[in-house]
Amino acid sequence: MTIKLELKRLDNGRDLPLPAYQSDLAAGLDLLAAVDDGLTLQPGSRALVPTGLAMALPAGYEAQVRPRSGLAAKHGVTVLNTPGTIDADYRGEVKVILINLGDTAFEISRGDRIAQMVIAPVLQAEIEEVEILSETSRGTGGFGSTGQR
Ligand SMILES: O=c1ccn([C@H]2C[C@H](O)[C@@H](COP(=O)(O)OP(=O)(O)OP(=O)(O)O)O2)c(=O)[nH]1
Repeated sequence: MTIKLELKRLDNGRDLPLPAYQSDLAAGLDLLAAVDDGLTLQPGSRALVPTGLAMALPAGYEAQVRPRSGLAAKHGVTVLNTPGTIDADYRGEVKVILINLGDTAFEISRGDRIAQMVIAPVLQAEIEEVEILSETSRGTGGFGSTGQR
């Protein structure tokens, strides 16, 4: 299934390619780093990395900013707030909060693929406040109450 996604390259991303699916059935669009001179992510540090992109999702959809597993497996670099949520009414620059959980510094150059973005449908809840919730056999037990394994 496809939907229309309006993408706008901002001034800081004018020369970068638009995100593209890397294979026919890929779920994620790679996001590129729109850093000027590169960025060094020291072990344990984080950075808000610009992508040079803004977008308009159709109503009823969100975009999720997710880590690339290669960066996580090889360098310990991941998305701190994964999955980051891009709301359908957000028109600002998409940014990626990267954190280096590895033990060596990680260099990010302009145009590097730093994360991926997955489009997903959204259900909004209609809130109804009640005094008594409908009962279930599980009840209020949680937080490991069904056993350790
Ligand atoms: O990884 C992310 C997460 C969010 N955003 C943008 C799009 C999103 O629509 C907006 C707000 O995100 P969120 O609701 O997660 O942030 P908040 O901390 O609750 O701030 P706000 O008060 O702006 O909602 O920031 C990004 O660019 N990257």
